[in-house]
Amino acid sequence: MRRWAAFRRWIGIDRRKHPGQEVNQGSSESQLSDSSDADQATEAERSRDVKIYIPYESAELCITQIAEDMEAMKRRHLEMVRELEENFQLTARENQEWTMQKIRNHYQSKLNTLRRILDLYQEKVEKKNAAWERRVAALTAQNEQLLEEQRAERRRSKEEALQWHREKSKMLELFSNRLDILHSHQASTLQELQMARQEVGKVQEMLMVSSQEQQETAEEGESSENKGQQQTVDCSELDLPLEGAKARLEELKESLYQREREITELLEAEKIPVLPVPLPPCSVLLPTVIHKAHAVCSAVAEARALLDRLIEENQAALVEARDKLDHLQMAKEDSNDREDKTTDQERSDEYESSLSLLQETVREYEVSQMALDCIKTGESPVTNDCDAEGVKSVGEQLLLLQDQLKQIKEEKKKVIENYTSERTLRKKYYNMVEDMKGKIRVFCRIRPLSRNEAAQGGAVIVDKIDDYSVTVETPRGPREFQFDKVFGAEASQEELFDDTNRLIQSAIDGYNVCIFAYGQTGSGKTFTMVGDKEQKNPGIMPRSFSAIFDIMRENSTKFDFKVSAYMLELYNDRLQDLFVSLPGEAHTQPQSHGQARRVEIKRNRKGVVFAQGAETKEASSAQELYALFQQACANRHISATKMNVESSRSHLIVGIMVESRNLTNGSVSTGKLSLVDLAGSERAAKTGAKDHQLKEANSINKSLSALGDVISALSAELPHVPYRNSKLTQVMQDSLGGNAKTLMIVNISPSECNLDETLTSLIYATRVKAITNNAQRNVESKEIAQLKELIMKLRSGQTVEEEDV
Ligand SMILES: Nc1ncnc2c1ncn2[C@@H]1O[C@H](COP(=O)(O)OP(=O)(O)OP(=O)(O)O)[C@@H](O)[C@H]1O
Repeated sequence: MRRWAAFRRWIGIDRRKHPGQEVNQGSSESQLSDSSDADQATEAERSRDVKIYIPYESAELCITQIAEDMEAMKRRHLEMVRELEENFQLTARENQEWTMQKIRNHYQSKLNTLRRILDLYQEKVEKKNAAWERRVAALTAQNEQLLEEQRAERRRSKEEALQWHREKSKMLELFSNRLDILHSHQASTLQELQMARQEVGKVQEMLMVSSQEQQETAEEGESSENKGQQQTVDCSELDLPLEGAKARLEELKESLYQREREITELLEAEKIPVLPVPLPPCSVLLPTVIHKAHAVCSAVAEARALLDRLIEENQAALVEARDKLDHLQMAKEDSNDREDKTTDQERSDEYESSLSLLQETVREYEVSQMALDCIKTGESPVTNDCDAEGVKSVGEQLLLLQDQLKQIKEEKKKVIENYTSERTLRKKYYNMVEDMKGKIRVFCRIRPLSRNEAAQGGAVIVDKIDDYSVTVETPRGPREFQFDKVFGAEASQEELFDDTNRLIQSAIDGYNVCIFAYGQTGSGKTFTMVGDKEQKNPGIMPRSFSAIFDIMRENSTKFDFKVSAYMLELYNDRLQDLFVSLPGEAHTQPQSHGQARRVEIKRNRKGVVFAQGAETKEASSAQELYALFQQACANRHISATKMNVESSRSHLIVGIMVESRNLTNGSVSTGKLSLVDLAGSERAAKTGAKDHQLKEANSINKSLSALGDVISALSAELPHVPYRNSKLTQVMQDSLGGNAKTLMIVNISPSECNLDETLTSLIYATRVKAITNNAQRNVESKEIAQLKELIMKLRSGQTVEEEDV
């Protein structure tokens, strides 16, 4: 209304005064005033006084004019709006550039500081490395020396043991000979004793007969004197057998003495130590001999009597010898006091030799005494004399050697422990430095021998030396490979995941992370990434799902998280969205999502790969994410081959995006965790692939060979990397030589039957280790995040409020 009044004023019409002359009146806003209501009132008063009359044609003209003016005004207005918009966009862009510049400068300075720190750190680590290397070399040398000493000690002990063995055999032989002699002597003595007894009996009979005859003769003695002469003759005749008997008795006595001497000699020989043999077996043999001699003495009364007599005689001889020795010693002392220096030496020598002889004799009697006592009592002697000293000293030596050996072993153990801990520490720091540099981490996992391989009789040729090294027995000798970690056949899924967990945190922190399994068919990639069929041993994928949500829960007071995922399969060089099941495919899928869209791999400005055309689903819990995963797995291409009853015939790619908004400063970071279970490389002849399986195998091998080319180019630092040769390499572009933190798990079989494939996989993995990535956090400040939101709104045609800007 205000505008209409102004128009009327402008053309000078007062319709209220001329109601019959009503015309189509236009309005113009060129003269729109911003005057107040009071001004308008005075203006209205004035216009009421001015009376202008215009003809209809003029009014029409005027209105046309006004219409044109309005049209021009409208154009002008639109131009102004456009100008304003352009200005706004320019300012926004300038603002953005300025902010970006500031951020860039800020991060550049941070990067420089970090680089300086890294250089310093590297320098320190290198110094430490050098020190450690020196220490390890010294320890190795010491270890070598100790080993050498140990070997020498072992040789010596072996030789001594051999020597002891020889001596023992000799002694055994000696003792058994002596025992044989003793037995035969005892047998003959017994025989002779029996004969002697018979003879004595005969002699006694003869004596009895002769005494009877003597008695009869004495009774008849007094009968006649004439017969006297005759009697004397008879008596002398009667004495003859008595004389014979006496002679025979003497003979027997002599023979008995002879036997006695022989036995004494034998015993003497027994008691003389043949050799001062320092042998422990003596202590075993001696009691046996004594026991046997004691048994003989107990069984044969004569031998017992003989032994008693021998003991008495020996004691007497011993006392006599000791007396003589005492006298000689006293005499020597006396002569020492009396003799002059010249004759002293001769005398002293004489005394010395006599003394040593006597000492020897005393000693012999003592030993005899001991032996005889032992035979009598049947108890073994206490080995504390000089014969036993040898044994004792050898025993002591043996103990000493054992002690030394124990000590050496302990030292060796310590050295090895030190060496291992130093090596582990060194590797840890090395890993940290490599991690900082952005090197791709490579783990090696050896799976257990499968039933098939065991049935084929293939030997185990792969061995984990330590946590970082693995050797493969090849026909040309063992080949060693080094990795960031080696997991043996006994390693559990938990152990493997413990070393992987760090990367899940990185994905939540806004990094682009990729974990992928590589290896020949049946080497355990799916087991490592997904787990077994029953999920009794879940692999990295299901464990990651839980870990993501666990970490999110822990940080829920500081961040606001959003998790979404896409799951793809690269089958026969065609990317397929696993959330969509294709009609006509062999597998069935509980939830069908209709016709599949074309999925293409694209990269955003930061080089992060994303799947255009693939459905991305949000998940609010680990269970939900796992359910999505199961849904995807049901759509995967799996079939049985000769090498694996459940062989993956495609590459599985699971992408999990984690967006986190910092509740304190509003910054937003977006991390991506890519989990890839590659299909295994295979030889058609080995797997028995035919028809469509052969086509699958060809496609798998083609894509893996393209992956190999990319790895070779990256490790050789070639200027051109052939990422575009295969869809697989496009998918993995940001993980190999890109901006991701990457972990490769190379799975191998331990069996000899797969030697070639194992070597190829390990060589590939070694090459991958050389590749350096440039991982960067995908984080935006609050302002950038807001500006992006604004642009999105404007693009989608939404209105933008002033306070939004
Ligand atoms: N570390 C392990 N411990 C126990 N069993 C294992 C291990 N690794 C693999 N296996 C078993 O070996 C068989 C083959 O493993 P898997 O299917 O994971 O091989 P793959 O490399 O994925 O093969 P493909 O490339 O043909 O799919 C499976 O039965 C699996 O359970």
